[in-house]
This record gives sequence, C-alpha cells and structure tokens, in this order.
Amino acid sequence: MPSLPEAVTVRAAAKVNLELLVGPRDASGYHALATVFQAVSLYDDVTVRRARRCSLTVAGRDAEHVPTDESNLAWRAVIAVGEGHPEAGPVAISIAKDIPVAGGMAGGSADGAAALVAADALWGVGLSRTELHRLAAGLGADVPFSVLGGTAIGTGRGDELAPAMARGSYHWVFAFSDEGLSTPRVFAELDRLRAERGEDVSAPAQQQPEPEVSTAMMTALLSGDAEAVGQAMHNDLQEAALSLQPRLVDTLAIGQECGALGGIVSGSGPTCAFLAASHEHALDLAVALTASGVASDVRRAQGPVPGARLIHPGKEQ
Ligand SMILES: C[C@](O)(CO)[C@H](O)COP(=O)(O)OP(=O)(O)OC[C@H]1O[C@@H](n2ccc(N)nc2=O)[C@H](O)[C@@H]1O
Ligand SMILES: Nc1ncnc2c1ncn2[C@@H]1O[C@H](COP(=O)(O)OP(=O)(O)OP(=O)(O)O)[C@@H](O)[C@H]1O
Repeated sequence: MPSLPEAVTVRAAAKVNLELLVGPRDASGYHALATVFQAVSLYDDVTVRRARRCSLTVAGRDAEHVPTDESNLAWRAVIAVGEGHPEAGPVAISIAKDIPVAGGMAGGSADGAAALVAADALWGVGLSRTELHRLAAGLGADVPFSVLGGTAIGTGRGDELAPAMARGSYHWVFAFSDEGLSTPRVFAELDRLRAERGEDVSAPAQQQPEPEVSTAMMTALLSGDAEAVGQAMHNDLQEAALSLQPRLVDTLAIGQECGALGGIVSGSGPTCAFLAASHEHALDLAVALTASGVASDVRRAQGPVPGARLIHPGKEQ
C-alpha cells in the first residue's frame, strides 16, 4: 500500500450565481432555491499537514476577518472527515485566501470543500462521492457546489446539484466592496421586503410553487451564447443586498454604462459580477470600474473552472 502524504494542498474556486431564484422560507429558516452556479478562477488554497496539535492560520485577502478557531469551515470539515476514522490525527490547517470574505462568492464554502478533499487524501479515508456530498451539505448550502465546480443547477437549499448543459467560456469582472454582507441578514432582508409588499414569505412550501431556473438561461448556456446569458442573469437577493448597501446601485450602473452583457450582485453580495463579451472587453470594464472608484478592488476571472482539486499531493521531507 502506498504511504500516505505528510501534507496535502487543495485549491477551490469562488462561485457566481448566474441566476438565483428564492422561494419561501421553510420551518428550519432555509429558503427553497433554484440557482445556476458557475465556478470562476478566483481561488483559495487549503493545506492540511500532520501535526502534534490542531491549529489554523489564514493569510491573504481579508485574512483578518476569518475565524481561526473551530468555527472555521475548514476546521469543521477536517473534524467531519475524521469522525469514526482512527487513522485521523491532529492537523495544522493553513488557508491562502484570494476569495473575498462575506462577499457572496462562497469563500468560506470553498475552504470547507477544499479541507474535506484534503483531509480525505491525507488520511486515505477514500470517501465515496455520496459521502463527500453528505459531509459537504452538512457544512453549508454552497459547499457541495464548491466540491463539484463547473456550471451546475442547484435546487433544495442550493445543495441538490445537477451539472448544467453548458458550452463556452465566460469572461467575468468582479467589483468587491470593502464592507461584507452577512448571508442570513440578506435572506432576512428579502423576507422583510416581501412581507412589506404583502407577500407571504413563510407559507408552507406545498402552497407555493418551487422556483425553477428559467428556460432562457438554460437555452443560452446550451448554445454558449454569452449575450443571451447576460440578458438572462438575475438574482432575487439583489434587492435585499441593495437595500442593505445602497451604494451598490452605482457600481451596477457603471458596469451597465460600459456595456457589460449582464451585471448583478453575486449571491448574497456585496460583490457585483459583470459578464464581458471578450477578454479585451473585460479589461476595459475592469479599467472603468477601477477608475470610477466605486469598488474597493476589481478582479477579472474566467468561468467555468473545476471544483476542489488536489494541487500538492507530494510527500514533505
Ligand atoms: C446565497 C447563496 O450563496 C447562493 O448560492 C447561498 O444560498 C448561501 O449559502 P451558504 O452561505 O453556504 O449558506 P449556509 O451557511 O448554509 O446558510 C447561511 C444562512 O443563509 C440562509 N439560507 C441559506 C441557504 C438557503 N437555501 N436559504 C437560506 O435562507 C439561512 O439564513 C442560513 O442560516
Ligand atoms: N474559511 C472561512 N473563510 C471565510 N469566512 C469563514 C470561514 N469559515 C467561517 N467563516 C465565517 O463565515 C462568514 C461568511 O464568510 P464567506 O466568505 O463564506 O461569505 P460569503 O462568500 O458571502 O458566503 P456565501 O457566498 O456562501 O453566502 C465570515 O464572516 C466568517 O465569519
């Protein structure tokens, strides 16, 4: 039997929701979703190393805002994989972050997904896909997609996944905000806005139709038509994110003025995601967004990219 490694590094990508439809809230406080996820080329790297005692360190973008205790999703992931496996011992976890924290791009979920895959490889647990999915869904609604990557449809809490029939590669520009948004707070704000309009936000699910991804988005992805994808982009959480951070309206307006094929708040925000027509168009959009001063940082990325994957399986000396 080949010997197991001393350390493993796994890379996991950020996501954008091309379409995000939010249905009613159930008794557990979660909302029924229909979403199209796409993994994009902004990455966190998680290294899990055998150690005498457990520890966690974080470096990179927004590192100071990331918890370094057992509440970190990477720590929780390692514990989840180790349960019931005597070969699991203490590990030192180090996270190199490039995905913004509380940015609506599943940064914490990426770290959780990466740590699941890393711990599995470190200890040679040999998790099945079903088992990996179960552990991922137990960590958070976005974690299963962070494991899978690519372009996928999410239903249920967003954790029931089916790969989407999608062609083409997409050029993205992301405008970050210096102030994060808490995901539960954004869902709660959407409920508040809906209740204010007289909509029933927590009716029993069977009395309200489940949200469904639009035919327009599925057809656009199938044909790889970026312009049609841009037109079909939609996020039900956007009004709530704009209500909590009104200055995002300016960010979205700049993208629109610069001819973005589509511009929406990414997930629960506050990051704004713009779809560009080409590499050159993405450069122009990024320059315009940077010059306008509306964003704390602007980054370009490509999608789709793979989910959590081993980048350093080698044995350490
Ligand atoms: C907004 C999205 O990023 C879109 O992909 C996700 O729905 C959020 O996924 P996540 O951050 O992994 O979510 P979790 O950590 O599981 O849940 C955080 C909180 O978000 C809210 N939440 C999340 C998912 C969902 N389907 N309904 C919800 O209402 C709940 O208040 C929950 O307590
Ligand atoms: N590894 C982690 N990286 C970042 N935040 C983490 C991590 N583990 C736990 N957290 C906590 O989770 C909160 C949300 O962080 P995260 O970056 O995942 O938000 P998000 O990208 O908006 O999430 P999503 O898009 O999945 O809704 C943070 O404020 C932090 O307290």
